[in-house]
Amino acid sequence: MTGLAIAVHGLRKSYGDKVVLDGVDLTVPEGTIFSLLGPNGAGKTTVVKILSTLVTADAGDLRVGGHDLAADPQAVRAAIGVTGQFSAVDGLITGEENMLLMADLHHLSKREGRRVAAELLERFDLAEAAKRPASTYSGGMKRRLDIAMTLVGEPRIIFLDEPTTGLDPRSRHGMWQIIRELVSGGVTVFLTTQYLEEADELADRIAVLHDGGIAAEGTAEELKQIVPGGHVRLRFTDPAGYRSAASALDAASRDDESLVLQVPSDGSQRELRALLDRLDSAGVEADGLTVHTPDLDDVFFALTGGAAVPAQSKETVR
Ligand SMILES: Nc1ncnc2c1ncn2[C@@H]1O[C@H](COP(=O)(O)OP(=O)(O)OP(=O)(O)O)[C@@H](O)[C@H]1O
Repeated sequence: MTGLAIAVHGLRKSYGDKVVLDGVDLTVPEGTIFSLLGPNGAGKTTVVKILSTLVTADAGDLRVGGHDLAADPQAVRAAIGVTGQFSAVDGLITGEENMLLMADLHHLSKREGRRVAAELLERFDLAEAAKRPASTYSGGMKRRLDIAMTLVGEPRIIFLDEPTTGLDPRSRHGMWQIIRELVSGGVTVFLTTQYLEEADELADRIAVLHDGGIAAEGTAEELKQIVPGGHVRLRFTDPAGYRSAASALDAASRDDESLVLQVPSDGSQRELRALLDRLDSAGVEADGLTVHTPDLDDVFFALTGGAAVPAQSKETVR
């Protein structure tokens, strides 16, 4: 391998007249979590389907697990696992039977299959429910079973297409924990998600897919720096101190009633120090200081022109 689990260059895909992917480039280093974000219909699932060999690309130099996708799809298939919107779980049979079926598909011996199934069911907290039909499982349990089934084949790269959509917050956090554990074991995770918070929480790098291409790519922190809107809020209780600070910080927007000043800032140590130095020179001390940085929602809206995105709105306060 090259150190890159996934390398995509010039990926194109159209359905009829509709161009979905118009020259997508992305690389994912081994052992990292990469998250692909985009508004509904941007083509995230199409990227996952192409990279997992379910759909063929129209063009592009695509390598997954070091294998050329066009020349050796079999080798790609052997290196990857896919879970998500198209779950492999069969509701009519038990969790354990689903696991054993997977072990059969991977040509494990009966004994080895039982061992691996028991181990994974235990690891994903499904041992107690193992003898029950999967149709009786909660949404979170089904997702866990789905991932456990994927792991039977010991994939080095896992595609998770919206793994937590529809899960309650507790199950979502449980899934995040599972994803982190996978990566600490050396697996590479390619994640699509509708939840910007999820990408922020998990991903080493994030790419925003828009209008057929990657509109921006970077760490969550890097992406947040592309959009304006970061500021420092200073709260005062003493009106005289408030007025001195307001005149010392000329760029501040002011709320004279609640004695709050707002100063544009990227939240960096350098800018904060400069701000505090100016307050010191003016001989005033704020009673409260909070740094507000743009969150991924702001980034998303800025990059995709306000396209509809079902993200939770949340203010990042440090
Ligand atoms: N088999 C197909 N035939 C025709 N059009 C398709 C097909 N599959 C996807 N599309 C279209 O391609 C576009 C991208 O779809 P895709 O499912 O990849 O988007 P997505 O970003 O995953 O969206 P979502 O967040 O809603 O799941 C959509 O406009 C969709 O209608």
